[in-house]
Amino acid sequence: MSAIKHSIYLASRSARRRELLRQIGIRHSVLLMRETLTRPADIDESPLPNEAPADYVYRVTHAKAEAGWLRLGQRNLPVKPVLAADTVVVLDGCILGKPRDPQHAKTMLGQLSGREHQVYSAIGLAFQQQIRLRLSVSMLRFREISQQEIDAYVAGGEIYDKAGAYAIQGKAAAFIIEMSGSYSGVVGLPLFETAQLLEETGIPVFCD
Ligand SMILES: Cc1cn([C@H]2C[C@H](O)[C@@H](COP(=O)(O)OP(=O)(O)OP(=O)(O)O)O2)c(=O)[nH]c1=O
Repeated sequence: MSAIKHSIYLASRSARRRELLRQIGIRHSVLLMRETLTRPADIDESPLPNEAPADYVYRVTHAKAEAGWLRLGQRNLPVKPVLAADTVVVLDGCILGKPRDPQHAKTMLGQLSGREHQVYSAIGLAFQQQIRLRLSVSMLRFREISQQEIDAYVAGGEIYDKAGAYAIQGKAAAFIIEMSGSYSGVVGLPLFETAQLLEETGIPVFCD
């Protein structure tokens, strides 16, 4: 069956997730979830007390995928699988989400300096009353970063909308001594796991 016949919705505002999905040739349209006026599908992304990182990303991803699926019905859109994802940085078991402001970003980068941390990226695919979830966990080690470098990095503007206040796909690559796991997972959409979920749902990544 031709790939043209298969397409999905991506329930995400992230241009990077769109780009990653394009990389493996998956036709998709973006399902915008967070209208500024009504915000009906807005999801509470605050971690619960003592919530483990894996539980957190699974919970938020499930909520994003479910909200996307419900949105199809509300808008009478054609039924297709809905893909959603969530990414956090984890340092000493604590979740670092997106920085609130430049000062918060500086604090996060200071905490990551010279240390090892993990990036947890969950994905969820909602289709026909079922939401399948997968998790990718990567390990990264940063070199020591001076205060001057942190200030310059934050002023460069890459921090916004990035878990842990850094972008591996940007200048922060120069901080990373080593990494194991999934590069695409760190950027926000683990492609190995995404391809697995799609194939399980009948959407082949490799086809004639
Ligand atoms: C660590 C890291 C994170 N990130 C990004 C991936 C995610 O988009 C973002 C974490 O925020 P998320 O809440 O996972 O996603 P989002 O709000 O950007 O988009 P959505 O609409 O799908 O909820 O951080 C990078 O781009 N590069 C990195 O190196």
